[in-house]
Amino acid sequence: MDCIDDYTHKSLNVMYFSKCIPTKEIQDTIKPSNVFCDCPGICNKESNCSCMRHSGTAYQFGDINDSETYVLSYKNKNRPTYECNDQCQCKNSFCGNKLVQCGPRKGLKVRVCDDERKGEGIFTERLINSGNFVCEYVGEIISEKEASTRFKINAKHKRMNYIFCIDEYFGENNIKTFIDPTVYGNIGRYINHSCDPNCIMVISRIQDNIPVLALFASKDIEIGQEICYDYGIADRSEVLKDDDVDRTKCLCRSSNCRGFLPCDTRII
Ligand SMILES: C[S@@+](CC[C@H](N)C(=O)[O-])C[C@H]1O[C@@H](n2cnc3c(N)ncnc32)[C@H](O)[C@@H]1O
Repeated sequence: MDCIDDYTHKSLNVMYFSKCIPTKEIQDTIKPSNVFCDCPGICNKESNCSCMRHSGTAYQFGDINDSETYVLSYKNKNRPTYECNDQCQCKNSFCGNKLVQCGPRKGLKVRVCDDERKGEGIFTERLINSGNFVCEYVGEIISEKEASTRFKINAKHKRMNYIFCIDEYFGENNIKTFIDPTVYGNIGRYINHSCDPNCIMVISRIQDNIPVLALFASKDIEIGQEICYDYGIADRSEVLKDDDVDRTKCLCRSSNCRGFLPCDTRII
């Protein structure tokens, strides 16, 4: 299934990639997904689609061929989303269980925020309904050591941080995946933080064992509004004291603003 993504970055220092690129040390850990289906056509309960059975979510849609009509619904919040992939019988068609792999939503615009100290952000030119897919968070997949090094260099030079840590538990095993779109990334790298967000990040698995980070609207988003999610996890975000000089002042302007950007202690 082709991903349709025709955005380009304005900055010549950033290269557009529509899918994550693992660095060399990560490449050896990639295994093709062991979840795939043999549904003859549309994947649903009747076809007993094994991808859908594994998935913690399901997509509801108005038109199966129009990814913009898809809406996410949860079956089990503790499980990732498993989309049908290239190993499935349905690989070349819209089957009702492919969305994140189809590329970002249309009508997303990157521009400098009203408060220029925030830098650029993503704004929507079309109404987005709660549950609609917005875009993937694409970047380099790097090791924990590399993430920590890059994070410290960014902090030292007071540069913006783009590194995102996905923290997953498989029984006793804790696996962390680090995505860095600083230099190689898609439109997702421009999404700012808000303490009163309109989107959430959902972990999705598609072609292999590397998690894909997908942004979905958690409420209806009106034309002209900024797309944002909460960079923190509530119980981790207040780890550092408010008067810590190294923390970035939050400019989200929401009534419940916590004052500072959440500090991801999993990267430090
Ligand atoms: C992933 S980048 C977001 C895109 C960035 N604004 C740009 O111009 O490329 C994250 C950085 O944006 C800035 N940022 C994001 N949300 C912010 C907020 N609510 N208040 C202040 N700065 C914010 C911070 O500098 C943060 O390190």
